[in-house]
Amino acid sequence: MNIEDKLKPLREQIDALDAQILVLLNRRAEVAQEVGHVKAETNAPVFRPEREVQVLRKVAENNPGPLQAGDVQTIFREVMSACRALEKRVVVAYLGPAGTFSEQAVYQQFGHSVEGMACVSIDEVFRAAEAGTADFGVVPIENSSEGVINRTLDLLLQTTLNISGEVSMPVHHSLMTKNGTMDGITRICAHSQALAQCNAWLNQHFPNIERIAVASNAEAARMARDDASVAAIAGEIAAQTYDVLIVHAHIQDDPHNRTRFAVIGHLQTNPSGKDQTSLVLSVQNKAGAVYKLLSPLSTHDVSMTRFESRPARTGAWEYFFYVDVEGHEQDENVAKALAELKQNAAFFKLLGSYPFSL
Ligand SMILES: O=C(O)C(=O)C[C@]1(C(=O)O)C=C[C@@H](O)C=C1
Repeated sequence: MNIEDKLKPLREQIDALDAQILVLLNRRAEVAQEVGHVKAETNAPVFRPEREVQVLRKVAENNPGPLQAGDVQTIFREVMSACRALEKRVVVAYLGPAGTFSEQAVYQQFGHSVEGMACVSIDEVFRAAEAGTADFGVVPIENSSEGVINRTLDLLLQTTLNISGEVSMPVHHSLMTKNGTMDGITRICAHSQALAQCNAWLNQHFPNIERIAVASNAEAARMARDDASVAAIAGEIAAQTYDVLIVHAHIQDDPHNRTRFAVIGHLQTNPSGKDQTSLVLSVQNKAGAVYKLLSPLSTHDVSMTRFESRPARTGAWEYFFYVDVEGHEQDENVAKALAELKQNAAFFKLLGSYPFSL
């Protein structure tokens, strides 16, 4: 038997299964449309991050294989995204231009059936979500190699928005050029953070090529497309968006480099069963004050997962503390701890409770 004869019956099986999957997908979509009608009656929110994360956790748990759990989640994320778009196409603002890791984070959270709105700055993302031009915003909050994104932390302090979700994403940088080689390259362009994250690799491989910091990695990829003497450092999505070729993939010094993004919006996310809560606090500048301030967490058995301080810029050595704790503000122990924290603190702002990133 030749190969085509062997493949034929197997492909017929795949065709029959695809036909069944198609019917089931559309049945699911019809139910989602009904959900949409129910929600429309009371103007209830269409995007429900806690429900989506529960669906994704369940498919990973129930997955019999041989498909990988992560791949099954990717497929179901897109299925939910398409179903959600039948209810309403959600608009999400992000730090542009197209091709940045922020855009990738939007798709990781919302799937591809979403309308991305590229903004010129983090401030603009907050404004779009506050004004309702976008339903949500996605902003970088922290990078595992470079630390926190100060502008995001400052804006979280002032905004009326909540953190409705988070996305934690591996950040892999690639070196890319117009024709896929380093011949004739005189400049390597990237955002300053990307240059910093690839510093040792660049020193080893291209110590003599000038490095230039530009507004974003996507901007660098666009420059590489238009100028054969420029190489860019950016993510793979930028290479696709700007039609340039990858010369070296995964050149970041830390192979575990990750960025955490916050999903900001007017939505207060319900408990999903595995959540965290973010808040900002400050205390009077006195010995032992921070220790005392945080004591309600241990009293009520609430684990702190993150503690970050930022100068309050009053000139008096005062600080804002950005604290993440495990649990949802509606959980009894978390609610009690938060109430006591609020009493002790000179400043207290709840940023939101939301599911841990998958
Ligand atoms: O369960 C809902 O509330 C739905 O709208 C359905 C659905 C889904 O496709 O499963 C779609 C959008 C929501 O964000 C959550 C889930």
